Parts: sequence; C-alpha cells; structure tokens
Amino acid sequence: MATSYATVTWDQLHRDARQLAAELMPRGPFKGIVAITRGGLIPAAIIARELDCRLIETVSVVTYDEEKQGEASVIKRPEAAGDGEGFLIIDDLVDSGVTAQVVRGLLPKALFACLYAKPAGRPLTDMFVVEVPQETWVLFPWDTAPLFIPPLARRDDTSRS
Ligand SMILES: O=P(O)(O)OC[C@H]1O[C@H](OP(=O)(O)OP(=O)(O)O)[C@H](O)[C@@H]1O
Ligand SMILES: Nc1nc2[nH]cnc2c(=O)[nH]1
Ligand SMILES: [Mg+2]
Repeated sequence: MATSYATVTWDQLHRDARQLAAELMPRGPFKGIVAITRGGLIPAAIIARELDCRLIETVSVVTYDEEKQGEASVIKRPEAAGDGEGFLIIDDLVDSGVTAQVVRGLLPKALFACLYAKPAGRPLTDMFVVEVPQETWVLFPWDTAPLFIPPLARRDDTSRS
C-alpha cells in the first residue's frame, strides 16, 4: 500500500541512468544489454548509449497484481543472451524482487542493475542508484504529466473564512 510518492522527472531519470552507467563501466565491457520491458527500456537505451553497447535484447515479464506475491509469466524470452554470460540486465526498479528473481533465473550469469531499489528487492540487485522506502510509490516520467493547480485563493472549493 503506497503511502507516499517519489516523482522522478525526465532530467532526474537521465542523471540517475548516467550515474548507473558510470558505476557499471569498470564491470564492462558487456557483450550486450537485456532490458526488462517495459520499465527497463528507456533506462537501457540511456545506458547502452553511455557504454557504447549495440546489442540490445529484451525480456517481457508480466506480473499479476492480485497475486503480486510470486506470480509472474515470461511472455518473451531473452534468446540472444543465452545463460547471461557477459550480459547486463537493466530494469527501472525492484520492489518485491519478483520480476528480478524470474529474470535472474533465466540469465543466471548476467549482472543485474536498476535505477531504484526498495528494501525487499535490494538483495536481487548487483547494483542500483537510489534506495526508496518500501511504502513509497515511484512515479516515472512516462506515467505522469505536470498538471495546473489553481491558486488556493482562486479555488471555488475553499470557503472564505
Ligand atoms: O520487484 P517487483 O515487485 O516485481 O516490481 C518491479 C517491477 O514492476 C514494474 O514493472 P511492471 O510489472 O509494472 O511492468 P512494466 O515494466 O511493463 O510496466 C517495474 O518496471 C519492475 O519491472
Ligand atoms: N511505477 C511504479 N511501478 C512499480 N511496480 C512495483 N513497484 C513500483 C513503483 O514503486 N512504481
Ligand atoms: Mg517493469
């Protein structure tokens, strides 16, 4: 149950992805990157550009909200990555760790990196940029848009004292 929100802007996401790329440099060069769709696609594109990596594979994992604990299905396998040897797995975040667990099962020899990690999913990562409290919901720039909010004094729902 999210009780607070962490809003990530495009600029912040880009800075965080470049920071992750810089931290990944000494672990490379990588044969290729496996992006976990869909949230990992944009971070993977940024990191691929920074690491000058041209081989990009994807893995598509669908998790089911009602059974969030442990239920996930792979609808597209990362064929080009084999057992993951020499490959870098990228996602936007780990929350429960269910998605990371499934993907690491497919690619046991790959390195797993993401931008944001909640405590429960943190053990599944080899590298991440920012830890986020478990009850905080990360709002990504692709999920949000700035909204005009009228000044308090002009809102018709505020009774004038
Ligand atoms: O650690 P977990 O509890 O598995 O949560 C983390 C996953 O959840 C989100 O993806 P989502 O399943 O919403 O699909 P999407 O990336 O295609 O939007 C996020 O992009 C991670 O992949
Ligand atoms: N956008 C978003 N998706 C998630 N999937 C699991 N946890 C999160 C989160 O904190 N934010
Ligand atoms: Mg995802």
